[in-house]
Amino acid sequence: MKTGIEYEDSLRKLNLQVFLFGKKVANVVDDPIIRPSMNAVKLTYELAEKPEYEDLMTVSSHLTGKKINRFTHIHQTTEDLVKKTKMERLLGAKSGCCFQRCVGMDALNALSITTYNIDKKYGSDYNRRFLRYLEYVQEEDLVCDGAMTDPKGDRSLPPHQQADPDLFLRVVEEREDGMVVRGAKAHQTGALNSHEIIVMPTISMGEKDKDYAVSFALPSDAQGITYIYGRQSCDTRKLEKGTIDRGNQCYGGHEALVVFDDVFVPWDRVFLFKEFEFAGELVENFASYHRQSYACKVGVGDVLIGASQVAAEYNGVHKVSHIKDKIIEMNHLNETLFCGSLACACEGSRQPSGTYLVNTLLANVCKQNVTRFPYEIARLAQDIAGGLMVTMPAEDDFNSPDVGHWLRKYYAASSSASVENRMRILRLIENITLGTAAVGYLTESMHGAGSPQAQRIMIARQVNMDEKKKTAKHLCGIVE
Ligand SMILES: Cc1cc2nc3c(=O)[nH]c(=O)nc-3n(C[C@H](O)[C@H](O)[C@H](O)COP(=O)(O)OP(=O)(O)OC[C@H]3O[C@@H](n4cnc5c(N)ncnc54)[C@H](O)[C@@H]3O)c2cc1C
Repeated sequence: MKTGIEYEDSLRKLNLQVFLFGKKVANVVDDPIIRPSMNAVKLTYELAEKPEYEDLMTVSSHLTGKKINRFTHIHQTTEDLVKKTKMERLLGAKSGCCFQRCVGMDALNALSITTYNIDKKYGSDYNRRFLRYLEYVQEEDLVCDGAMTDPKGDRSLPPHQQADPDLFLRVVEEREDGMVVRGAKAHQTGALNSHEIIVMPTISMGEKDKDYAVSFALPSDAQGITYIYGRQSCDTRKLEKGTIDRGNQCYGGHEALVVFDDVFVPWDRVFLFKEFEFAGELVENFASYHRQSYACKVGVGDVLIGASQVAAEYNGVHKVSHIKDKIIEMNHLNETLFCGSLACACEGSRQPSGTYLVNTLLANVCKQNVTRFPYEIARLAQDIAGGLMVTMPAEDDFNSPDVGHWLRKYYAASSSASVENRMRILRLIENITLGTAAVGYLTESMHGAGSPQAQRIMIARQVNMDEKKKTAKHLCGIVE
């Protein structure tokens, strides 16, 4: 296993082609806009080094028996799935943002199931290839980007009918030693902090789309891959001299558009090649694991609830009944999210490959709640915080010899709090509900792992409606 420092050093050896604000980034690891997101991924290594988190953060590999980071593990029991949920909450709470490493873990687990199932049907070699790749990921303790979402163009059209055929990533050339792919993957979480990029199709596909039914893994700095960094609200505060206005001192998340400009993939890294009927299975299994992974938002919710309580105390309103009730409601919503992630883990089941998959109905219910509850928790946090959270002057004004004394005079609240601490806690609430971390806490809750409608379709498909009707008819004496 790598230490946090070794992880950081390993990123320095990558030769990533990254663009930010229209310019190529020379030093990705130390760029002040990008750096906080690296710090958050680094936490997944640092916590694994600590004895108190060993049980959650590490596990024995089912391939080699060696101790590995849980983010590279294939779940062997429902207990593994439960520990995954708890690990994600822990990391959400420690970072207060998206720590980016779950998406690769979810891709690895989904591929462990689907490669096995394809081989069963076709007698192919995908699962052996995949397990060899997995062993490499575990041995080197790598971060993988799970790249599913294509740009998708006109959403009403399947891949092969798009005006530009590259709007879904596809195979453009087949060679003896491998294939060449072209296209892009959008919104890629943690892409610049990843050693590997694991590509999967984004939707179920028919025969006419078989050139798009492809899954593979590449080193993140493979020839022909370009990253274009996604902006976040308030991101340039990270370039400012002070640290208070950032809200979160150390951590953040990031997404990027990843362009594949005729990139070569050797066959031993290809895990799905035109078996279009397995695209849907891979998407659904990945999505289910990833919908469980939104336990991370419970951890960020813990931070936001804590911050709201502190803000209430600083304002002197923490004993007021409606504030106490709002804090209870925030906790109720947050723990309900935790229940959903735990429930789909506890109800997981063994797949033919031996991998444990979450209960997919409950994983979809979990994620559907995630598309709503963080917004309500954020609304209540803003209610409790008061308007100062969005009208507060800059840190430089508080330090100004001309006006700083006015701000310290007029922004004083309860005697238990200094004005500076009041600023800090309000900036943290701003960061999570409106600033850089709101990307992860709110919009990612909405669209990450699929927009709300995607879960509703899965819920409708998976509930046993016949059984429900039968039960109702039986109770009221309907005999047909
Ligand atoms: C912060 C963040 C992080 C992310 N991280 C990753 C990642 O690491 N890896 C990854 O692969 N993806 C990632 N995603 C992508 C995520 O899975 C997609 O955002 C999601 O699947 C929705 O796709 P879209 O953004 O293209 O939305 P759109 O497809 O533009 O959807 C917008 C709306 O249109 C509706 N809609 C779209 N198509 C149809 C249709 N055919 N019929 C009916 N309604 C439709 C949707 O339901 C939604 O309401 C991330 C997204 C975000 C916001």
